[in-house]
Amino acid sequence: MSYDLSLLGWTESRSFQLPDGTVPARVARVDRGAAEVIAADGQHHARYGASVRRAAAADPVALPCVGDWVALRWLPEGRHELEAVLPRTTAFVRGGVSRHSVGGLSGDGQGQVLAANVDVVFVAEPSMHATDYADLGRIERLVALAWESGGTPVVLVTKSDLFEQGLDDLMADVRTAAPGVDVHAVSSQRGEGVEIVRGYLEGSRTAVVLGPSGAGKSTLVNALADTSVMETQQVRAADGRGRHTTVHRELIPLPGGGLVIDTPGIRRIGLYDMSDGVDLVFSDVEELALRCRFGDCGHDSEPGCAVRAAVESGDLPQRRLESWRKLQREAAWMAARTDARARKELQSKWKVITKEMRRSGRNRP
Ligand SMILES: Nc1nc2c(ncn2[C@@H]2O[C@H](COP(=O)(O)OP(=O)(O)OP(=O)(O)O)[C@@H](O)[C@H]2O)c(=O)[nH]1
Ligand SMILES: [Zn+2]
Repeated sequence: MSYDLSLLGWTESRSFQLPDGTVPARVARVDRGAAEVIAADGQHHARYGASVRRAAAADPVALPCVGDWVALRWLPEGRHELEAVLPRTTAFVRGGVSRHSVGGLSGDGQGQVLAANVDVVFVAEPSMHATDYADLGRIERLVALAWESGGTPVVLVTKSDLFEQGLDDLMADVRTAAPGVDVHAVSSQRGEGVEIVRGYLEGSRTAVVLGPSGAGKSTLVNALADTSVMETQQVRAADGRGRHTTVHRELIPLPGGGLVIDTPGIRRIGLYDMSDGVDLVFSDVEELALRCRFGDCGHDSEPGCAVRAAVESGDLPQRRLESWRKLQREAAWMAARTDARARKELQSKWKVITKEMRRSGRNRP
Protein backbone atom coordinates (compact mmCIF):
# COMPACT_ATOMS: atom_id res chain seq x y z
CA MET A 1 0.00 0.00 0.00
CA SER A 2 1.45 3.34 -0.91
CA TYR A 3 0.09 6.83 -0.55
CA ASP A 4 0.52 9.97 -2.55
CA LEU A 5 1.31 12.33 0.30
CA SER A 6 0.15 15.36 -1.65
CA LEU A 7 -3.36 13.91 -1.40
CA LEU A 8 -2.95 14.09 2.35
CA GLY A 9 -2.05 17.76 2.11
CA TRP A 10 1.75 17.48 1.97
CA THR A 11 3.50 20.35 0.23
CA GLU A 12 7.11 20.25 -0.89
CA SER A 13 7.69 23.56 0.88
CA ARG A 14 7.69 21.56 4.10
CA SER A 15 10.56 19.30 3.00
CA PHE A 16 13.23 21.57 4.41
CA GLN A 17 11.70 21.13 7.87
CA LEU A 18 12.58 17.43 7.91
CA PRO A 19 15.65 16.40 9.88
CA ASP A 20 18.20 14.42 7.80
CA GLY A 21 17.32 10.80 7.33
CA THR A 22 13.65 11.17 8.23
CA VAL A 23 10.53 10.91 6.08
CA PRO A 24 7.27 12.83 6.39
CA ALA A 25 4.07 11.31 7.73
CA ARG A 26 0.71 12.63 8.84
CA VAL A 27 -0.83 11.74 12.18
CA ALA A 28 -4.17 9.95 11.78
CA ARG A 29 -4.72 9.18 15.43
CA VAL A 30 -2.87 9.45 18.70
CA ASP A 31 -2.62 7.14 21.62
CA ARG A 32 -0.61 7.57 24.77
CA GLY A 33 3.05 7.67 23.77
CA ALA A 34 2.47 6.68 20.16
CA ALA A 35 0.64 7.69 17.00
CA GLU A 36 -0.88 6.04 13.97
CA VAL A 37 0.69 7.84 11.05
CA ILE A 38 0.41 7.65 7.29
CA ALA A 39 3.66 7.82 5.35
CA ALA A 40 4.22 7.35 1.64
CA ASP A 41 4.75 3.62 2.14
CA GLY A 42 1.69 3.08 4.27
CA GLN A 43 0.37 3.28 7.78
CA HIS A 44 2.66 2.88 10.78
CA HIS A 45 2.48 2.75 14.51
CA ALA A 46 5.16 5.19 15.65
CA ARG A 47 6.37 5.66 19.20
CA TYR A 48 7.49 9.09 20.32
CA GLY A 49 11.20 9.67 20.29
CA ALA A 50 13.11 11.16 23.22
CA SER A 51 13.03 14.74 21.98
CA VAL A 52 9.25 14.62 21.44
CA ARG A 53 8.75 13.20 24.93
CA ARG A 54 11.02 15.84 26.44
CA ALA A 55 9.25 18.70 24.68
CA ALA A 56 5.83 17.35 25.67
CA ALA A 57 6.86 17.05 29.30
CA ALA A 58 7.76 20.73 29.29
CA ASP A 59 4.60 21.78 27.43
CA PRO A 60 1.76 19.44 26.41
CA VAL A 61 1.17 21.60 23.34
CA ALA A 62 4.24 19.88 21.88
CA LEU A 63 2.50 16.48 21.90
CA PRO A 64 1.65 15.16 18.44
CA CYS A 65 -2.02 15.46 17.53
CA VAL A 66 -4.32 14.50 14.68
CA GLY A 67 -3.42 16.39 11.53
CA ASP A 68 0.20 16.98 12.49
CA TRP A 69 2.93 16.47 9.97
CA VAL A 70 5.77 14.62 11.64
CA ALA A 71 9.26 13.37 10.87
CA LEU A 72 9.57 9.57 11.03
CA ARG A 73 12.83 7.76 11.49
CA TRP A 74 13.33 4.11 10.60
CA LEU A 75 15.05 2.32 13.43
CA PRO A 76 17.42 -0.58 12.66
CA GLU A 77 15.08 -3.12 14.26
CA GLY A 78 12.36 -2.14 11.78
CA ARG A 79 10.34 0.05 14.08
CA HIS A 80 9.45 3.67 13.38
CA GLU A 81 10.07 6.51 15.70
CA LEU A 82 8.27 9.81 15.64
CA GLU A 83 11.25 12.11 15.86
CA ALA A 84 9.74 15.58 15.50
CA VAL A 85 6.47 17.43 15.02
CA LEU A 86 6.86 19.79 12.08
CA PRO A 87 5.75 23.40 12.59
CA ARG A 88 1.97 23.72 12.55
CA THR A 89 0.24 26.13 10.22
CA THR A 90 -2.92 26.13 12.36
CA ALA A 91 -3.94 24.57 15.67
CA PHE A 92 -6.98 24.16 17.87
CA VAL A 93 -5.69 24.55 21.40
CA ARG A 94 -7.82 23.72 24.38
CA GLY A 95 -7.32 24.48 28.03
CA GLY A 96 -4.57 27.02 27.78
CA VAL A 97 -4.57 30.11 25.72
CA SER A 98 -1.55 30.87 23.68
CA ARG A 99 -0.47 33.73 21.49
CA HIS A 100 -1.82 37.16 22.23
CA SER A 101 -3.60 37.82 25.45
CA VAL A 102 -6.88 39.60 25.91
CA GLY A 103 -8.25 40.64 29.26
CA GLY A 104 -5.36 39.01 31.06
CA LEU A 105 -5.59 35.69 29.21
CA SER A 106 -2.27 34.00 29.04
CA GLY A 107 -0.87 30.59 28.35
CA ASP A 108 -0.60 28.43 31.44
CA GLY A 109 1.49 25.68 29.90
CA GLN A 110 -1.45 23.26 30.14
CA GLY A 111 -2.90 23.67 26.68
CA GLN A 112 -3.72 20.66 24.59
CA VAL A 113 -3.76 20.69 20.82
CA LEU A 114 -6.89 18.98 19.52
CA ALA A 115 -6.16 19.19 15.79
CA ALA A 116 -3.45 20.74 13.66
CA ASN A 117 -3.00 21.99 10.12
CA VAL A 118 -6.71 22.48 9.53
CA ASP A 119 -7.27 24.83 6.60
CA VAL A 120 -11.04 25.18 6.60
CA VAL A 121 -13.27 25.29 9.65
CA PHE A 122 -16.90 24.61 8.85
CA VAL A 123 -19.18 26.01 11.51
CA ALA A 124 -22.39 24.00 11.27
CA GLU A 125 -25.49 25.51 12.81
CA PRO A 126 -28.82 23.80 12.11
CA SER A 127 -31.48 26.08 10.67
CA MET A 128 -33.72 24.28 13.07
CA HIS A 129 -33.15 21.52 15.57
CA ALA A 130 -36.04 19.96 17.47
CA THR A 131 -37.85 23.07 18.64
CA ASP A 132 -34.79 25.35 18.64
CA TYR A 133 -33.97 27.86 15.98
CA ALA A 134 -30.45 28.62 14.83
CA ASP A 135 -28.36 30.20 17.57
CA LEU A 136 -26.51 33.24 16.25
CA GLY A 137 -24.46 33.59 19.43
CA ARG A 138 -23.11 30.08 19.02
CA ILE A 139 -22.14 30.84 15.43
CA GLU A 140 -20.24 33.89 16.63
CA ARG A 141 -18.39 31.91 19.27
CA LEU A 142 -17.42 29.10 16.93
CA VAL A 143 -16.33 31.53 14.22
CA ALA A 144 -14.14 33.24 16.83
CA LEU A 145 -12.67 29.88 17.71
CA ALA A 146 -12.02 29.16 14.04
CA TRP A 147 -10.14 32.43 13.53
CA GLU A 148 -8.23 31.73 16.71
CA SER A 149 -7.03 28.41 15.30
CA GLY A 150 -5.57 30.14 12.27
CA GLY A 151 -7.96 28.39 9.86
CA THR A 152 -10.58 29.97 7.64
CA PRO A 153 -14.15 29.74 8.93
CA VAL A 154 -17.08 28.96 6.63
CA VAL A 155 -20.54 28.99 8.17
CA LEU A 156 -22.97 26.28 7.08
CA VAL A 157 -26.63 26.63 7.94
CA THR A 158 -27.42 22.92 7.99
CA LYS A 159 -30.70 21.04 7.67
CA SER A 160 -31.92 23.93 5.57
CA ASP A 161 -34.81 21.79 4.36
CA LEU A 162 -36.38 22.07 7.82
CA PHE A 163 -36.76 25.84 7.69
CA GLU A 164 -37.61 26.80 4.14
CA GLN A 165 -40.08 29.54 5.10
CA GLY A 166 -37.68 31.73 7.05
CA LEU A 167 -34.44 30.69 5.40
CA ASP A 168 -33.74 33.95 3.55
CA ASP A 169 -34.16 36.01 6.70
CA LEU A 170 -32.08 33.58 8.69
CA MET A 171 -29.27 33.66 6.13
CA ALA A 172 -29.26 37.47 6.29
CA ASP A 173 -29.02 37.36 10.11
CA VAL A 174 -26.21 34.81 9.97
CA ARG A 175 -24.29 36.99 7.51
CA THR A 176 -24.53 39.91 9.95
CA ALA A 177 -23.33 37.68 12.77
CA ALA A 178 -20.30 36.54 10.75
CA PRO A 179 -19.05 39.49 8.72
CA GLY A 180 -16.43 38.62 6.14
CA VAL A 181 -17.19 34.92 6.39
CA ASP A 182 -18.72 32.80 3.61
CA VAL A 183 -22.17 31.54 4.59
CA HIS A 184 -24.01 28.73 2.82
CA ALA A 185 -27.21 26.79 3.32
CA VAL A 186 -26.80 23.02 3.26
CA SER A 187 -29.22 20.15 3.27
CA SER A 188 -27.32 16.89 3.29
CA GLN A 189 -30.61 15.08 3.12
CA ARG A 190 -31.47 16.67 -0.21
CA GLY A 191 -27.87 16.93 -1.33
CA GLU A 192 -28.18 20.72 -1.54
CA GLY A 193 -25.05 22.74 -0.91
CA VAL A 194 -22.87 19.65 -0.53
CA GLU A 195 -20.93 20.39 -3.73
CA ILE A 196 -20.24 23.92 -2.50
CA VAL A 197 -18.80 22.44 0.68
CA ARG A 198 -16.67 20.04 -1.36
CA GLY A 199 -15.28 22.98 -3.31
CA TYR A 200 -13.57 24.29 -0.17
CA LEU A 201 -11.57 21.08 0.05
CA GLU A 202 -10.04 21.31 -3.40
CA GLY A 203 -6.27 21.09 -3.45
CA SER A 204 -6.28 18.44 -0.71
CA ARG A 205 -7.23 20.84 2.00
CA THR A 206 -8.05 19.69 5.52
CA ALA A 207 -11.28 20.62 7.27
CA VAL A 208 -13.08 20.15 10.54
CA VAL A 209 -16.80 20.51 11.14
CA LEU A 210 -17.68 22.26 14.39
CA GLY A 211 -21.18 22.58 15.71
CA PRO A 212 -23.65 21.37 18.30
CA SER A 213 -24.85 17.82 18.62
CA GLY A 214 -27.53 17.16 16.04
CA ALA A 215 -26.25 19.79 13.62
CA GLY A 216 -25.81 17.11 10.99
CA LYS A 217 -22.01 16.99 11.00
CA SER A 218 -21.72 13.24 10.48
CA THR A 219 -24.44 13.26 7.86
CA LEU A 220 -22.58 15.96 5.97
CA VAL A 221 -19.28 14.08 6.09
CA ASN A 222 -21.08 10.99 4.89
CA ALA A 223 -22.51 12.95 1.99
CA LEU A 224 -19.03 14.22 1.13
CA ALA A 225 -17.58 10.74 1.39
CA ASP A 226 -20.43 9.28 -0.65
CA THR A 227 -20.30 6.25 1.57
CA SER A 228 -21.01 5.79 5.20
CA VAL A 229 -17.52 6.23 6.63
CA MET A 230 -19.05 7.58 9.76
CA GLU A 231 -22.00 6.20 11.57
CA THR A 232 -24.86 8.54 12.26
CA GLN A 233 -26.87 8.71 15.38
CA GLN A 234 -29.42 6.08 14.45
CA VAL A 235 -26.65 3.54 14.05
CA ARG A 236 -25.04 4.59 17.28
CA ALA A 237 -28.32 4.35 19.13
CA ALA A 238 -28.89 0.92 17.65
CA ASP A 239 -25.63 -0.56 18.80
CA GLY A 240 -25.87 1.21 22.14
CA ARG A 241 -22.20 2.11 22.15
CA GLY A 242 -22.66 5.83 22.11
CA ARG A 243 -21.05 8.50 20.01
CA HIS A 244 -17.46 7.50 20.26
CA THR A 245 -17.87 4.65 17.84
CA THR A 246 -16.73 7.02 15.12
CA VAL A 247 -13.34 7.88 16.55
CA HIS A 248 -11.29 5.07 15.07
CA ARG A 249 -10.99 7.07 11.88
CA GLU A 250 -10.04 10.53 12.91
CA LEU A 251 -8.35 11.73 9.75
CA ILE A 252 -10.75 10.91 6.94
CA PRO A 253 -9.54 11.24 3.34
CA LEU A 254 -12.50 11.97 1.08
CA PRO A 255 -12.78 10.15 -2.24
CA GLY A 256 -13.24 13.45 -4.08
CA GLY A 257 -10.08 14.92 -2.51
CA GLY A 258 -9.49 16.73 0.74
CA LEU A 259 -9.62 15.47 4.31
CA VAL A 260 -11.84 15.86 7.32
CA ILE A 261 -10.62 15.57 10.89
CA ASP A 262 -13.25 14.30 13.29
CA THR A 263 -12.43 13.56 16.93
CA PRO A 264 -14.44 13.65 20.14
CA GLY A 265 -12.35 16.63 21.26
CA ILE A 266 -13.11 18.60 18.12
CA ARG A 267 -16.78 17.63 18.32
CA ARG A 268 -17.02 19.01 21.79
CA ILE A 269 -14.62 21.84 21.41
CA GLY A 270 -15.73 24.45 23.84
CA LEU A 271 -16.62 28.00 23.43
CA TYR A 272 -13.94 29.22 25.78
CA ASP A 273 -10.70 28.96 23.85
CA MET A 274 -10.54 32.27 22.18
CA SER A 275 -8.88 35.60 22.46
CA ASP A 276 -7.94 37.44 19.32
CA GLY A 277 -10.72 35.65 17.45
CA VAL A 278 -13.13 37.80 19.43
CA ASP A 279 -11.62 40.95 17.99
CA LEU A 280 -12.01 39.69 14.44
CA VAL A 281 -15.62 38.59 14.83
CA PHE A 282 -16.59 41.79 16.57
CA SER A 283 -14.42 44.15 14.55
CA ASP A 284 -17.45 46.41 14.02
CA VAL A 285 -18.06 46.76 17.77
CA GLU A 286 -14.34 47.10 18.50
CA GLU A 287 -14.05 49.88 15.95
CA LEU A 288 -17.00 51.73 17.43
CA ALA A 289 -15.52 51.38 20.91
CA LEU A 290 -12.37 53.11 19.67
CA ARG A 291 -14.49 56.17 18.98
CA CYS A 292 -15.93 56.43 22.49
CA ARG A 293 -14.91 59.58 24.32
CA PHE A 294 -13.35 57.67 27.20
CA GLY A 295 -10.75 55.01 26.62
CA ASP A 296 -12.16 52.88 29.42
CA CYS A 297 -15.78 53.39 28.36
CA GLY A 298 -18.09 50.70 29.74
CA HIS A 299 -20.68 51.48 27.02
CA ASP A 300 -23.40 51.86 29.62
CA SER A 301 -24.27 55.46 30.38
CA GLU A 302 -20.98 57.24 29.74
CA PRO A 303 -21.26 60.44 27.72
CA GLY A 304 -19.91 60.31 24.19
CA CYS A 305 -20.27 56.55 23.90
CA ALA A 306 -20.12 55.62 20.23
CA VAL A 307 -21.30 52.06 20.88
CA ARG A 308 -24.55 53.08 22.59
CA ALA A 309 -25.09 55.74 19.94
CA ALA A 310 -24.83 53.07 17.23
CA VAL A 311 -27.33 50.87 19.07
CA GLU A 312 -29.73 53.79 19.43
CA SER A 313 -29.46 54.74 15.77
CA GLY A 314 -30.04 51.12 14.79
CA ASP A 315 -26.61 50.72 13.17
CA LEU A 316 -25.59 48.10 15.69
CA PRO A 317 -28.11 45.44 16.72
CA GLN A 318 -28.57 45.33 20.50
CA ARG A 319 -28.19 41.55 20.33
CA ARG A 320 -24.74 41.94 18.87
CA LEU A 321 -23.62 44.23 21.66
CA GLU A 322 -24.88 41.66 24.14
CA SER A 323 -23.02 38.82 22.39
CA TRP A 324 -19.86 40.86 22.49
CA ARG A 325 -20.28 41.48 26.22
CA LYS A 326 -20.95 37.81 26.83
CA LEU A 327 -17.79 36.80 25.00
CA GLN A 328 -15.76 39.27 26.98
CA ARG A 329 -17.16 37.81 30.19
CA GLU A 330 -16.23 34.33 29.00
CA ALA A 331 -12.73 35.50 28.22
CA ALA A 332 -12.44 36.89 31.73
CA TRP A 333 -13.81 33.67 33.17
CA MET A 334 -11.30 31.72 31.14
CA ALA A 335 -8.53 33.83 32.62
CA ALA A 336 -9.74 33.08 36.12
CA ARG A 337 -10.06 29.42 35.37
CA THR A 338 -6.44 28.62 36.07
CA ASP A 339 -7.19 27.32 39.55
CA ALA A 340 -6.13 23.76 40.19
CA ARG A 341 -9.58 22.28 40.63
CA ALA A 342 -10.83 23.39 37.25
CA ARG A 343 -7.70 22.04 35.64
CA LYS A 344 -8.10 18.70 37.34
CA GLU A 345 -11.66 18.46 36.10
CA LEU A 346 -10.48 19.04 32.58
CA GLN A 347 -7.82 16.36 32.91
CA SER A 348 -10.22 13.74 34.21
CA LYS A 349 -12.56 14.53 31.34
CA TRP A 350 -9.66 13.83 29.02
CA LYS A 351 -8.97 10.55 30.71
CA VAL A 352 -12.52 9.43 30.00
CA ILE A 353 -12.24 10.48 26.40
CA THR A 354 -8.92 8.77 25.81
CA LYS A 355 -10.21 5.65 27.50
CA GLU A 356 -13.16 5.61 25.15
CA MET A 357 -10.88 6.21 22.22
CA ARG A 358 -8.79 3.22 23.15
CA ARG A 359 -11.84 1.07 23.66
CA SER A 360 -13.29 1.97 20.29
CA GLY A 361 -9.86 1.32 18.76
CA ARG A 362 -9.95 -2.17 20.15
CA ASN A 363 -13.41 -2.71 18.72
CA ARG A 364 -12.16 -1.88 15.29
CA PRO A 365 -13.22 -4.52 12.77
N1 LIG B 1 -34.02 17.13 7.73
C1 LIG B 1 -32.70 16.92 7.79
N2 LIG B 1 -32.18 16.13 8.73
C2 LIG B 1 -30.84 15.97 8.77
C3 LIG B 1 -30.00 16.58 7.83
N3 LIG B 1 -28.71 16.24 8.13
C4 LIG B 1 -28.78 15.44 9.22
N4 LIG B 1 -30.07 15.26 9.60
C5 LIG B 1 -30.53 14.44 10.74
O1 LIG B 1 -30.19 15.07 11.96
C6 LIG B 1 -29.81 14.11 12.95
C7 LIG B 1 -28.42 14.40 13.50
O2 LIG B 1 -27.48 14.27 12.46
P1 LIG B 1 -25.95 13.88 12.74
O3 LIG B 1 -25.25 13.93 11.43
O4 LIG B 1 -25.84 12.67 13.53
O5 LIG B 1 -25.52 15.13 13.65
P2 LIG B 1 -24.10 15.42 14.32
O6 LIG B 1 -23.87 16.87 14.19
O7 LIG B 1 -23.06 14.53 13.74
O8 LIG B 1 -24.37 15.08 15.84
P3 LIG B 1 -23.34 14.56 16.98
O9 LIG B 1 -22.75 13.29 16.48
O10 LIG B 1 -24.22 14.38 18.17
O11 LIG B 1 -22.32 15.64 17.17
C8 LIG B 1 -29.90 12.75 12.26
O12 LIG B 1 -31.13 12.17 12.60
C9 LIG B 1 -29.84 13.09 10.79
O13 LIG B 1 -30.54 12.14 9.99
C10 LIG B 1 -30.58 17.41 6.80
O14 LIG B 1 -29.93 17.99 5.93
N5 LIG B 1 -31.95 17.55 6.84
ZN1 LIG C 1 -18.63 53.42 24.85
